[in-house]
Amino acid sequence: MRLHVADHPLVAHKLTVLRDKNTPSATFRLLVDELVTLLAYEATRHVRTHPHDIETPVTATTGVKLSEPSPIVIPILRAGLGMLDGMTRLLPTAEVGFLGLLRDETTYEAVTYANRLPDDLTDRQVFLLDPMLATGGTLVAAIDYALERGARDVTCVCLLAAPEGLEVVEKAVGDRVDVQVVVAAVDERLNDKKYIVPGLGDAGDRLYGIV
Ligand SMILES: O=P(O)(O)OC[C@H]1O[C@H](OP(=O)(O)OP(=O)(O)O)[C@H](O)[C@@H]1O
Ligand SMILES: O=c1cc[nH]c(=O)[nH]1
Ligand SMILES: [Mg+2]
Repeated sequence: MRLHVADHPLVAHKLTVLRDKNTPSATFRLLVDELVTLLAYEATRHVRTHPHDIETPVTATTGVKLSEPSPIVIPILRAGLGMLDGMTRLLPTAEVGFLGLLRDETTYEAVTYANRLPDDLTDRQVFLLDPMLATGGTLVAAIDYALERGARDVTCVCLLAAPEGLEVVEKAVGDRVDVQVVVAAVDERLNDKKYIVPGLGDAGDRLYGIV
């Protein structure tokens, strides 16, 4: 597993407003969208392209185009949905798959309630979106869905990660494949309820309200 932590004053500033418990949902949604755009720049550094000939008003030249098969972006519902628009804005040719995973708050195991992924992800570059990487159980389950469909190039885009969760993902993935994790920050630890500290609380609730 390769870890990339965004190191940028704009990311740090937006993250601070996001963490603030007094930030309302509307602002929270806007900030998540903006942060994803900044993280997507790093996360897509290795997106596949091929040479493409064009003519400028001045001369013929060769640029690049995003390659086929197109990348697939997979938000992990609910909270990952808040990251989808920001990601597809930068990756306009991407297709979108959906995974609904809910962390059981007594066992901390991820429970799948929705799966709308293609059966075959061979040769596809996969981008998993979830703002919170806490125990890592949810992300490992999502990575497994991608790997069992043949994906070998998986990038996870998260806002906050706990060191404990990163270790779990690292152990689960091992040397099996090239998994990259791009995060805005690695926080201190998990608390006794397995929430990220200092964190930002429950990302899904802050985006969409308590259900
Ligand atoms: O690393 P883990 O310990 O597995 O926890 C992280 C998961 O918990 C949150 O989702 P939640 O289960 O609250 O669902 P929601 O997005 O619908 O709120 C978060 O968005 C991750 O998916
Ligand atoms: O801190 C946490 C941990 C799990 N899920 C969240 O939304 N936040
Ligand atoms: Mg939640």
